Amino acid sequence: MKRLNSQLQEDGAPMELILLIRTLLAGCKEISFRVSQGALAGVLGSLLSENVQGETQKKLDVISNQILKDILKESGYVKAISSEEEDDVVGCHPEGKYLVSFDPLDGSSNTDINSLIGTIFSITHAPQWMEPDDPSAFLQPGTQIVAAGYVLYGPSTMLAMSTGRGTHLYTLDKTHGGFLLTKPNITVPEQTKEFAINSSNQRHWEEPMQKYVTDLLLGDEGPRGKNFNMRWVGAMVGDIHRVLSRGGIFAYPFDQRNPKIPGKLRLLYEANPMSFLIEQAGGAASTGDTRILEVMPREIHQRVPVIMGSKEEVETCMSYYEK
Ligand SMILES: O=P(O)(O)OC[C@H]1O[C@](O)(COP(=O)(O)O)[C@@H](O)[C@@H]1O
Ligand SMILES: [Mg+2]
Ligand SMILES: [Mg+2]
Repeated sequence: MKRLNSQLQEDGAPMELILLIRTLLAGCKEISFRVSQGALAGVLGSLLSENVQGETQKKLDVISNQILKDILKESGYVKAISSEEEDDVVGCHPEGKYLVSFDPLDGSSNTDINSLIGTIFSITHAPQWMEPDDPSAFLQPGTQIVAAGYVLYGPSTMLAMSTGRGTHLYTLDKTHGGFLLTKPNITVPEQTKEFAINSSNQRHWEEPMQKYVTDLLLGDEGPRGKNFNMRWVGAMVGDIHRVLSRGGIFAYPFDQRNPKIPGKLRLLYEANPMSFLIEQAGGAASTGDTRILEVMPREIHQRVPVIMGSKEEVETCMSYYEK
């Protein structure tokens, strides 16, 4: 089976980017081990602290964040980091060529129930002009991403990654420690019968989303003329892995509870990297009124509504917004 390195070289990734990705994945392998130790290592449960998002931090959120920060800082490839768990940008190496944004542990509410969690990351070029701790350098649209992916800490530890030449799935060979290519050039089926949304928020959605989901639930007795299935993992990384693997539509839409926070998911750490992977696999990713990868970030912790997955199903969902 092909090793990660050779696929990255085949896809034309420059050597320094390959070395950065290998460094980042070494951090993810350490996270995978800590996660698998669970209660044995006393890493479960919450801390008293809150992150900049106003969310109570899990011990594993902070541990994962520290592992990635340390390994990337000392690599020399990274000029600065932005993290879901860091209030501000973390300056690294003044000569670093890349910026890395990450959600160190996605699916935090799953950590204490031994359910799917993962790490999501995206990499862009570091502008020459930037000072290492200058947040404005991160305010680039997702179209500027040079590499993005996630590591899913599940029954097997899997990596989904793209450097702009298709989305490939790799499986961690825990006997030798390498990520081996197990599904090259994955494609998201254009149609689907499966949707993922947290329906408990239904009363807070905008009317087009309420109508779209109502019609999904009506199945073959309604205007869609076919039955649908529903899944909700509680971790974006798990839901998107399913969508990449067999199709589907995933949505965390605009929520009227707090118009200042247009959605729960973060543009830099979740929406952009996942949109990059989905689009590279032939899917679509929208905020409900614009392509996610074209959103110009205003600040590093910006949140956006997210609707992504099977191209035709996303288009059908968008058609409800145009009515
Ligand atoms: O608990 P809810 O409201 O269903 O939200 C689940 C969503 O929240 C998240 O867990 C947010 O990510 P974090 O766990 O990294 O904060 C997503 O992974 C997931 O899709
Ligand atoms: Mg997350
Ligand atoms: Mg997180």
